Amino acid sequence: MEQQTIIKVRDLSKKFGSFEAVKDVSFTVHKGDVFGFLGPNGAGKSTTIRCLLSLISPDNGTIELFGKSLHKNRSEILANIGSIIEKPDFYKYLSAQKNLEIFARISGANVSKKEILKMLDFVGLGNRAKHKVKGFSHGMKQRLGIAQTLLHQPELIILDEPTTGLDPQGIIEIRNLILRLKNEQNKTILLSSHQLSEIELIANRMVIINQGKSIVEGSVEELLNSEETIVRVEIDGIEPAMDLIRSKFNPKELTQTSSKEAEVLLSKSRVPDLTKELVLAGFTIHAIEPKRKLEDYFIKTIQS
Ligand SMILES: Nc1ncnc2c1ncn2[C@@H]1O[C@H](COP(=O)(O)OP(=O)(O)OP(=O)(O)O)[C@@H](O)[C@H]1O
Repeated sequence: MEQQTIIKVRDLSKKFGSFEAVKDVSFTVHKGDVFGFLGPNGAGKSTTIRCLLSLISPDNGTIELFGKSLHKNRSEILANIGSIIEKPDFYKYLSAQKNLEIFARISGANVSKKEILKMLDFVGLGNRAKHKVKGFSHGMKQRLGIAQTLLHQPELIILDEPTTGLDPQGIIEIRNLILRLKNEQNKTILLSSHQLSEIELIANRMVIINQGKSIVEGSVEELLNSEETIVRVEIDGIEPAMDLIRSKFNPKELTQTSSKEAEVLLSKSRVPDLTKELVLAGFTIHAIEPKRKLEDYFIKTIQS
C-alpha cells in the first residue's frame, strides 16, 4: 500500500532582509511518522515550522499538507494541525481543566468535559485536573500544552524543541507521550530538536538541516545502521598506513585528520580485515574506531 504523504516541502526558502534563514529545504513526512527535524541552533528549524503553520510566508518553494497546497487551503489545513512552537501559555490562576475548556471554546472545538478529562488523563495530568497551572512544573505545562494541541483532534502534531529546558524525568515523560500519540492516537508528528540522541530514540524518519539547508533525509534506522561506516584510525606513521589502506581496500573516502589520525569510509564487514592488515604490517595502532555515519554527518554539520 502506498504511504500517504502528510507534509511535502520542496525547495523552501525564506530570507530575513538579506539573510537566508532557509535555503531550498525539502523533505517528506508520511502518515504515522514520528519525523525528526534535526539541526543545530539557528539551522532554520523554527523558520521552516513557522512557514508550515502559515505564520510567515516563504519567499520560494512549495508546501503541501495532507496532499493540498497550503497556500490555497490554509484554514482547512491549519484546522488539522496541533502545534507547540514556543512555551505554551496558560491562565496560571485557573485549573488545567478550566484552561483546556477555555482553549476549546476559543478554537471552536466541541469538546465535552469528559473528553477534556480524558485528554488530561492521557497526558498524565488526570489527578491534577482541578489544580491551578501556577503550581505546575515546566514538564507538566509542556504536557498540558500537548493536551491543548489535541483539543480539535488534529491529524498532525508539530512540536518545536518540546524537551528544551526540561529535567531528565520531564524529557522521558514527553518522549513517551510522543510515542503514545503515534501508537495510541494514530497521530503523525513532526518534532524538531538539536539533539541526535533525542531524535534517535523516538523518530522513525528524519531530515538533518544546517545553515538553512537540508543535508540528509531518510529512515533513522537506515541512516544509523548504514552498511558503510567511517573508521577513525590512530596510528604511528599515519601516511604509510594510509598508503596501505589505499592499496588494499581502495576506500571511497580516506582523509588524514591529524598527524596521527585518518578517517576511512568502509563497509562494516571490512573493519576486521582493516585491523588485521594494519597489525600484520607492523604498525603501532592506538585506535581503530568505527563511528556511525549519522553521528559523523551531524557533527560535521554542527562544526561547519
Ligand atoms: N524574524 C527574524 N528576523 C531576522 N532573522 C531571523 C528571524 N527569525 C529567525 N532569524 C534567523 O534565522 C536563522 C534561523 O533561525 P531559526 O529560529 O529558524 O533556527 P532554529 O534551527 O529553529 O534554531 P533555534 O533552535 O536556535 O531556534 C537564525 O540565524 C536566526 O537568527
